[in-house]
Amino acid sequence: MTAKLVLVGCGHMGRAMLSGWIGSGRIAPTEVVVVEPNEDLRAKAAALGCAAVAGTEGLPADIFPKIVVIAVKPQAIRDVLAGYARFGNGATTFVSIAAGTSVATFESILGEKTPVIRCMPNLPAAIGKGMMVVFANGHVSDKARDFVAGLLAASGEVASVDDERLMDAVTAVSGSGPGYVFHFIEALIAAARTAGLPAETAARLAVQTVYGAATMAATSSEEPGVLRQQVTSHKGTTAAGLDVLMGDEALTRLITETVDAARRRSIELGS
Ligand SMILES: NC(=O)C1=CN([C@@H]2O[C@H](COP(=O)(O)OP(=O)(O)OC[C@H]3O[C@@H](n4cnc5c(N)ncnc54)[C@H](O)[C@@H]3O)[C@@H](O)[C@H]2O)C=CC1
Ligand SMILES: O=C(O)[C@@H]1CCC=N1
Repeated sequence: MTAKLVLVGCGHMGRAMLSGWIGSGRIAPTEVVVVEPNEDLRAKAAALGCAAVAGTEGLPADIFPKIVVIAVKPQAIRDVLAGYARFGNGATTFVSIAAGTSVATFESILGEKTPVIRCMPNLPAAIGKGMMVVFANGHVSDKARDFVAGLLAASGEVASVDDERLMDAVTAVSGSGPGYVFHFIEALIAAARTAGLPAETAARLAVQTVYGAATMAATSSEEPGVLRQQVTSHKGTTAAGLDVLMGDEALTRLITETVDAARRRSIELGS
């Protein structure tokens, strides 16, 4: 069977990436088989034009995929992987987006010569604005690495690390990061409401402000600290607000604790 790619798990992140790959034309839907036990999610994969099956028993007996993408929860990985051991130690490259789960875990279940790429994406991949960070073991061929990098580029920016241990920090910063930013938006909306703005206006102002500031930080040649200073008039309103946020490094300390808690959880999930 000619399927190039098997996607195992078509939940939030799996689907976000799949729609980018197909939308960009980097892979044809007919080259993808999705394995997903949830019927509604299988229907969404089918709507993208992909074959969708409920479990490994639904895969064609003669399938020999180039890539198997594992997009299930880390807690399920060990059980799920066993079903794909027949593709291990060979020409199939496994790509895992699971938090914490090490390359060694994949090698121990699939065979120590299995090509494995760990990738930490983030949810904005759904709109082509993701941040994907990869780490590959020594069995991944240049051809497979290039193919996967091309696919990932459809979902946003791609970076790599040479030291697998850094994947826990990556997970805590860019993997979980959209969650922190969404919460910041929630907090700004709540504060806007407290300050008297109607709900719709509060949401509009908060979202557009974060969008505009993030876009400016991404496109400007100035550091974020310089941009912050450009907003801050001497003895003005921003200075009064930042006195609260930056006093005693309040936000920096909170974010450092936040990232550290997420990094430690990533390590726990991998053990
Ligand atoms: N949600 C996010 O923002 C990010 C998630 N990740 C990683 O992506 C992975 C998936 O996370 P989400 O998409 O958020 O979870 P999710 O729960 O939305 O998706 C997981 C999917 O796996 C399916 N599944 C369960 N058992 C299966 C099996 N035996 N075979 C095939 N599919 C099976 C579930 O039905 C579900 O649809 C996790 O390992 C997570 O660490 C990584 C970066 C960001
Ligand atoms: O919360 C999680 O564990 C996953 C990994 C990074 C984002 N979501």
